[in-house]
Amino acid sequence: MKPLKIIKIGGNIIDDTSRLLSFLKDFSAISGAKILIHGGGKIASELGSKMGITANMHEGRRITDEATLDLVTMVYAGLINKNVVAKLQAQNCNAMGFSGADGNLITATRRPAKEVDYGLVGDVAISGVNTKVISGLLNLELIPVFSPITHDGKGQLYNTNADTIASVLAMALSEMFEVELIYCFDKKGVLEDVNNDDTLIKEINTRNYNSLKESGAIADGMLPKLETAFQALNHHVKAVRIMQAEEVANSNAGTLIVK
Ligand SMILES: Nc1ncnc2c1ncn2[C@@H]1O[C@H](COP(=O)(O)OP(=O)(O)O)[C@@H](O)[C@H]1O
Ligand SMILES: CC(=O)N[C@@H](CCC(=O)OP(=O)(O)O)C(=O)O
Repeated sequence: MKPLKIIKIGGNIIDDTSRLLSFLKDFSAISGAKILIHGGGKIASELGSKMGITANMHEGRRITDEATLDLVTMVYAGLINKNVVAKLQAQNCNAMGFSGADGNLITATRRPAKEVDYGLVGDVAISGVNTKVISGLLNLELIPVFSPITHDGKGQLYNTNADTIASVLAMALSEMFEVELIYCFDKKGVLEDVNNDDTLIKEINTRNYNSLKESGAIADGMLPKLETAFQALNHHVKAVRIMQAEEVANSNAGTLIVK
């Protein structure tokens, strides 16, 4: 099977112009088939607060009412997606930007309300990924760039965590490619002490994950990253790493996730 790199870039880097440009340059230089998924939670929260829309997060995911869905659709599928694509084009990387609705690439179902009602947040099953069209794009040597907006096929858009999109794309495309999933963000990787980059954990498995979660050492936006990383490993994804954006070209950087 052909190798495929699925790379996710988080909102803290997207919000920093020079770190974003340097990341996109390194991403463009990576050879072979690749897909980029971007977040943008930080920019959505900042722009929302200027518009009187307060961010409401629970365990790293945004509770999304109708006004918030309008906001994130504009910010993720519009502002950020188109800027990222333009900057990749400037690096001679033939990127094409998508939401899940475009080409019916990613369908989702509304996340069921349990202890928390997340509102207009979509969960994506492996069967919700249109692998036929995505592999067609890759065969044309296009570089798909996904924003974290999905749809239900009946006209409803959903906000979906970008880590979830990266992981479900990785799982679905593992039927056709040998997939490596890389989460790039602002820190060196998963840290024992979130405020100290010298405390990098080189390898994490479900056992040390559970104890780090219980102790509170892993929290907030790191929770969806690790949850979705383990799901990916359980569905034939070959390797998963969490690393600093600056190290995207280094295949041994950051934290390696193992079962
Ligand atoms: N143990 C940990 N190691 C590293 N980061 C952690 C940890 N626990 C919580 N975090 C937080 O998770 C954040 C990453 O999540 P998030 O902000 O959603 O990332 P991004 O949107 O950039 O992908 C880090 O910036 C950090 O504040
Ligand atoms: C449902 C949900 O949580 N959606 C995320 C989508 C953006 C995202 O994941 O951005 P980062 O990768 O920058 O965190 C949100 O609105 O924050």
